[in-house]
Amino acid sequence: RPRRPPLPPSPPAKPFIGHLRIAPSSDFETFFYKLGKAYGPVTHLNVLGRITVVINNLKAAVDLLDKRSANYSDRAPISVVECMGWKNSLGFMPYGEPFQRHRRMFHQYFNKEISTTYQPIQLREARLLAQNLAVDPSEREKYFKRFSTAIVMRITHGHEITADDDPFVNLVDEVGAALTQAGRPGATVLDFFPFLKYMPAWFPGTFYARFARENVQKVRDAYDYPFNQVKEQMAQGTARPSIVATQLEGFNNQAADHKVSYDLDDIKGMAVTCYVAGTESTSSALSIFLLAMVLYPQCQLKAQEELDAVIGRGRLPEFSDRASLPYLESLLHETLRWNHPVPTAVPHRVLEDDVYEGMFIPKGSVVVPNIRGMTWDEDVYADPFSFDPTRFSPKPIGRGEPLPGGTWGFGRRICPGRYFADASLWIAMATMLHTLHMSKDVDNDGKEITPQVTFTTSLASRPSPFPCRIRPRSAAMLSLLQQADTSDNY
Ligand code: HEM
Repeated sequence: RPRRPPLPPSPPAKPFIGHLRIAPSSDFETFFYKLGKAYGPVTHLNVLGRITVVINNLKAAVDLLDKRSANYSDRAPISVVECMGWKNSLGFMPYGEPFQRHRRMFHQYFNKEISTTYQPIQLREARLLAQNLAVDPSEREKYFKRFSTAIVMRITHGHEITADDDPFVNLVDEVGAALTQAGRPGATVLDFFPFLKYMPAWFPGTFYARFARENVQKVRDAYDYPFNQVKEQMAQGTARPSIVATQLEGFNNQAADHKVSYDLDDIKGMAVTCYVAGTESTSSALSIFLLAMVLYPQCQLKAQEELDAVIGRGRLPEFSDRASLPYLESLLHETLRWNHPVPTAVPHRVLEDDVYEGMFIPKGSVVVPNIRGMTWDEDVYADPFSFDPTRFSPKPIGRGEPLPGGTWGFGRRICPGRYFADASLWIAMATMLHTLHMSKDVDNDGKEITPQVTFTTSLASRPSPFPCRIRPRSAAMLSLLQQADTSDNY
């Protein structure tokens, strides 16, 4: 038999446990980034015989995950998530027919063209966000979350958030928090030793199984409660247009024709997936944007000068202004490059043995496209840790560096919400920049406090709490903002 090529490079491993001792429990993106620096753009880790391949440069990610997508689009099962009762959720689905069905459903509602029809909702919520930030900046994280959740809920269930203690928001928050604590895909003790699921709580190593059982009800509520509300509203004739309402109508028509291509669990699963995939990622990106604006006031000023020149100070930004604001466009790209909100993306899994540039990638390996490593690649980006939107401008104005690739993932798993998410980010950034001044806070002696660039990573990565000041750019801008039309005209 021909000799098998070697696995990709890796740090020294111990017998049997492999790299178990060096695998971190948090801040994976930095660990993976350093791994790439030390051992090359494609490396591997072996934990108890399970292989994880870590990719830190864009070329290798494109070669494997885009060009060989049919082989690299599986997902590793996450035992904790399954035990919690997650089902029919695209992000976790293995490659196969249900995956394709759900991709089609996402495409139907979030393709490039349809995504533009959601702009009235995004515009309205961006204005509400800026209004809230102008009045009560101390609650900014809450408002970022509310912005991203409100948009998704309006589209998926026709639900409008009007109060702070909205039951939908609380549900999403709770299941989101449970998911973030569920461990790495395919890498918790439960994935290695599935029998632990059946052991009593006192048995050593059963933490994840117990945790999963404790969250079953929350997950069930997140699937059922919003769905049942729409069903009831449809029966009463009060339902607003929404994805769930359209899907339910389609299902009822199909059932009448005996041609059912999706069922009620598919509808519920898709809606819940929109929340978990779309809210934390978007609000984290806005938090990262705020941190960049506080640390790089010259970039903020340049964007505001561009907005003033194109829009003037007599009105607020609209989507139709986008093509006329190239600096703002670069600023959005630079936000995703500087510190990506989903820095390790979602790991893929390889279906069949493969060989890449003389390295063997065994069937079943988990493949992590470490976006952090790609956007901080010093061979591509000079001074990658500093925030500089002009890096993408052609020379001699800028450095002529490429826009970051892979920020929405890869191949057949690429983020299906990318057009919609990009529009949410753009209108929120444009509105905040046009109406607000974001700056460093000062201490008791009047000295500016420079925030640290540190992150908390769960499913998404967001800046650790940092001090800053947010004020309206002027009294006139505040009144423009407060008089803005924020009626729900979707
Ligand atoms: C700033 C916001 C967002 C960012 C940065 C982002 C980024 C990503 C990334 C990197 C992936 C992994 C792709 C891969 O596996 O290669 C992903 C997957 C996914 N995203 Fe997004 N996303 C965002 C917002 C959204 C929104 C708003 C939605 C839905 C409305 C959404 C739905 C999904 C879904 C369903 C998946 C899983 C796809 C699959 O497994 O086939 N995302 N996203």
